[in-house]
Amino acid sequence: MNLLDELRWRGMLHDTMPGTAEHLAEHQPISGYIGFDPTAASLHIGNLATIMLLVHLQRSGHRPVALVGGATGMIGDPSMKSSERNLLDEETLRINQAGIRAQLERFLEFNDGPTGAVVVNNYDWFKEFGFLEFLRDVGKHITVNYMMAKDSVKRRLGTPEAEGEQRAEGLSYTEFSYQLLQGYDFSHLYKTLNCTLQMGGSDQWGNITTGTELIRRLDGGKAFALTCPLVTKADGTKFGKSEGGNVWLSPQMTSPYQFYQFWLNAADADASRLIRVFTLLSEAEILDLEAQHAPAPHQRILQKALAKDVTSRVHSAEAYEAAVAASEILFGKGDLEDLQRLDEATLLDVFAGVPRLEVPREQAGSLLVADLLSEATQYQIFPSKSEVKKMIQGGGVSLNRQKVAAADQAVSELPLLQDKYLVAQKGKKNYFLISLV
Ligand SMILES: N[C@@H](Cc1ccc(O)cc1)C(=O)O
Repeated sequence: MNLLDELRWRGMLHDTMPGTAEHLAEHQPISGYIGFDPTAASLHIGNLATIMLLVHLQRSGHRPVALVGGATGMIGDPSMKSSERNLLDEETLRINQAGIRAQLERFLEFNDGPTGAVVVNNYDWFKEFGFLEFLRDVGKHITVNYMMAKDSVKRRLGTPEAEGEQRAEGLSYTEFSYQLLQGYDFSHLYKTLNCTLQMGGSDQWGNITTGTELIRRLDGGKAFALTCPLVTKADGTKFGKSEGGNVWLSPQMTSPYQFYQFWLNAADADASRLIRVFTLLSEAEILDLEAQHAPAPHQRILQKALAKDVTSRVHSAEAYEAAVAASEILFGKGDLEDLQRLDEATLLDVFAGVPRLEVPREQAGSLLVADLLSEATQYQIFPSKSEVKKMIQGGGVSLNRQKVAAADQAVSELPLLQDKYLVAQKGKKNYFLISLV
């Protein structure tokens, strides 16, 4: 299937520049690029939607070029942002760009053929570009009037006399110049890699068209553009955030377990759109899943397929299996060994919603199980020490998934998780996490 048709049925096509479809059809392969600024150490799932554009470009027989914005990241894109951002220091930028480059490489295929992916960094061509040279060779071709007319900067320019929401924050000369840098990138890639297409989220349209304009003026060439819609949620809240903030692609910043849970918890109203954008499942496969999902939404068939596909691709098949196993622990599955397999971050994620009790290590060492558990009265899980004893005798208490046999067992004899934690369970569903501090 050609790229535009593929993107269209997936709901991933927002805007295309006239002539883009013909250009893609006539020239096989073309090179198309998307830029990613190193504003954080990792990309997040908002970026994943645009990464998928590159993946589809490659699958439809073209060459994907991923650009790491080592230079543009030093400036900060004002597109659709309501306020001026702080500059990142160079050390942070260099760390971030290495991380992002490695992530981008995971999603694309590299080979010597005509569709093999390319990764570039715009710092490489900007680092030696002098200011005067830039003003004379690039800035001279674009009017301020043209730059100010972009939706992406308009809201920051606003009218200074306006009040409240309408009041413009203003825009530094630095951020205002951003579109020229991105525009120049496109013209540079046009010249050096014969790159004739730039893609991105719909907020990038203004910057992309500055590029096609520069290509026309500087190189007398013609280049094309396509954007995808920003992913939204049916309930109007921002897509891509969980309680802990952004959902990152780095397993150090968002554990594969949390990542998996994020997709699993997608609303029914969003799942159909998300599975089209974030997985490579075919239309027939998705329609089939939807048909299974509709009569039994509580089984979350769509969400499970979505979570499986995305977690396996972003992390790995093993990470996906581990996330499923961890998810089942709260539903009563798994034994001591399964608990021991969880790394500390995942253990804390799994039991994130569970009451937490901190007990000084020296004190715990001399306690009996019944004493330790009666410490938990503040959570009113065990109303009294005698209640603890009674429940233990009835076989209703377990620690780290092992039934507590006797109330006078010494805490020091219990196996700790990560040398620090005990998962206590009263009956089937009441958990709490004891950590020795
Ligand atoms: N401006 C883009 C990133 C980008 C940077 C340089 C480019 O040449 C292209 C795109 C963004 O913020 O998402």
